[in-house]
Amino acid sequence: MKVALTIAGSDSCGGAGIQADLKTFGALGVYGMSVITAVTAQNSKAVLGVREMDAAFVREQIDCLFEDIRIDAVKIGMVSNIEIIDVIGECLKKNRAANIVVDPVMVSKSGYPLLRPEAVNELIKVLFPLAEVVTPNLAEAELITGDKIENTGQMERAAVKIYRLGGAKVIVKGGHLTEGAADVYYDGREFRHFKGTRIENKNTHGTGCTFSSAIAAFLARGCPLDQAVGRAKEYVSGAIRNSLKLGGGTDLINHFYHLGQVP
Ligand SMILES: Nc1ncnc2c1ncn2[C@@H]1O[C@H](COP(=O)(O)OP(=O)(O)OP(=O)(O)O)[C@@H](O)[C@H]1O
Ligand SMILES: Cc1ncc(COP(=O)(O)O)c(N)n1
Repeated sequence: MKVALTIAGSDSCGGAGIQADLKTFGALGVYGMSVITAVTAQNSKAVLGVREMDAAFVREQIDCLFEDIRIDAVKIGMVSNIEIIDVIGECLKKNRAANIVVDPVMVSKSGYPLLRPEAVNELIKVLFPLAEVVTPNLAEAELITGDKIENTGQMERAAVKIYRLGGAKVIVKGGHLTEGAADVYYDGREFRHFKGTRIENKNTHGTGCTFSSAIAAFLARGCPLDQAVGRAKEYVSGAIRNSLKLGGGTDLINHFYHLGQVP
C-alpha cells in the first residue's frame, strides 16, 4: 500500500485541513498519516480561533514517522509560523522526503489568517525549493508575486514568477475566477491549462486542501505529475458537485458520494 503524509492544520468541521486530506487519501486508495501544525475551531461559517502547535512537537511528529515508515508523498498545508516552517524544512531535508506538494495556505475562505504575515517569505524561501509542485490560489499567487491576477495571461505570468522563486512546478488555481475554473500549470518549460467545468453557485470549503492532497495521493501511486494534476482536478470536481449543505455557511466537500447510501 502506498503511503501519504499530510502536514497541516486541523479543521474541526472536517471540510478543509488535515481532515480533508485524510479523507482524500482514503478515497484514493492511499494510506494516510498526519502531522498537525495547528488546531482551529472552525465551522462551515467561520474560523473562531487557532492554537499553534509547539514547533518542537511538530518535529517529534515528523521524525517518528520517517524513522518508522516509508512515505511515498507529502502534502503541506497550513504551517502557521516561521518556527514551524523551519522545523518542517529541516525534517523533510534530513529524511530525504520526495513528492512534496506545497499548498501555500494563507487565509481561510471566511477571511481568517492561517499564516502569520511575517512567515510568508519563510514559506517561500524554505518550503518552495523542497516542493515538486506548489499550488497557490489566485489571492496567494497575487501576494507571492505582488501582481494583480484576473485572467489566464496573468495566471501564466504569475506561474513563471513563482517557478523562479524555488524551481518547483506551479499550479495557479482558478477556483476564484469569475468565469470558468481553469487551473494553469507550468513545469519550467511549458504551460498546460486544466479547464474543468465551473460548478455554479457552489461556495465550497476545502477545495484547495482536497486538490493538493489528491495530487499527493496520485504521486504516491506513481502517476507522473501532469497526470496527477488532471486526475486531482477530476476528483475535486466530483467532490464539489456532490458537496453537502450540513451547516449555515459554505457547502462541505463530499469525498464519499460514490459509496452511495450507507446500509
Ligand atoms: N466552483 C468550482 N467549480 C469547479 N471547480 C472548482 C470550483 N471552485 C474551485 N474549483 C477547483 O478546485 C480546485 C481548488 O481551487 P481553489 O481556487 O478553490 O483553491 P483554494 O482557494 O485554495 O481552496 P480553499 O482555500 O477553499 O481550500 C481547483 O482545481 C479549482 O479549479
Ligand atoms: C486547517 C485549515 N486549513 C486550510 C484551510 C483553507 O480552506 P478554506 O480556504 O476553504 O477555508 C482552512 N480553512 N483550515
